[in-house]
Amino acid sequence: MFAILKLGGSILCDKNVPYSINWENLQNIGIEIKEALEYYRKEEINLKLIIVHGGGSFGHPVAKKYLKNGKFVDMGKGYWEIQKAMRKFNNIVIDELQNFEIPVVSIQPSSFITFDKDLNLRFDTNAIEKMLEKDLIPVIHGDIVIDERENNFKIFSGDHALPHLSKKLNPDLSLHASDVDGVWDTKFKVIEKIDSSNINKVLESLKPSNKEDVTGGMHLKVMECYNLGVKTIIFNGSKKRNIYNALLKNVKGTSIN
Ligand SMILES: Nc1ncnc2c1ncn2[C@@H]1O[C@H](COP(=O)(O)OP(=O)(O)OP(=O)(O)O)[C@@H](O)[C@H]1O
Ligand SMILES: C=C(C)CCOP(=O)(O)O
Repeated sequence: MFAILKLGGSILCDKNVPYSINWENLQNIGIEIKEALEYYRKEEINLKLIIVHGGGSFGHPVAKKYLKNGKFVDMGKGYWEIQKAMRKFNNIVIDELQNFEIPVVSIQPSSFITFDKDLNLRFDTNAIEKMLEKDLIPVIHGDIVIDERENNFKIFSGDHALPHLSKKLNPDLSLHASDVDGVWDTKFKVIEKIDSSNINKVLESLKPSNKEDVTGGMHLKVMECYNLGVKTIIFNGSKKRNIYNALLKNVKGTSIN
């Protein structure tokens, strides 16, 4: 069994309170990932897992400081400041999951991932694939990266990472844990399935995140997965047992594709 699980920043933090951590959620996520690993071990099924997390209350406020009219400025200082914020956040997530004896290791995008001149990702996944072979659990996070167009920089979102890795590595499960039960329609009813038959209608309901957010909120999440043709489930990761149930292919939310 191979799963890629994004932990949205909105369940790990209060995105409106800089550098805040939602410790109750993070600890519960550790408990439930550990339980899922145990379940598969008892079933003699090897669960390979990649974890993605967003910028939460660390990356977004710092990135916002260096964004002027949609362009990054003063990046001689800003690149490191954003890296530093995300390293701090990633260290907290990794250390907490390690406390549950989950073999998580860190992947820092700002040191090797770029967007090329056509805004396609240059993202070598060899090291990640070799970590999976050694039963390690890579944890990759949203980060600042080089945009190869003229003097540019760009946020590499967890909402880029999840669909890109899913497209390339073809997991059994591509899961997005956010702080809502799924993607709402214009009447705030959860849409069960998003595909070519309803994507234009769905677009009407994709509003910006209601929290501090410099990437694309729900719009980026949905459209990256939809455009790459990646089958993903968006579910509420702040509801107890949902992380465990999702890893056992048993969670309700919005299916894309
Ligand atoms: N149609 C929609 N359905 C559901 N949520 C929506 C919709 N439109 C906007 N939202 C907002 O998007 C938010 C989830 O996006 P957000 O980017 O904040 O989550 P996240 O993935 O946890 O964060 P991050 O991207 O930092 O990891 C919801 O809390 C909600 O406020
Ligand atoms: C803001 C930064 C540095 C990362 C954003 O990642 P996301 O929260 O997954 O969109």
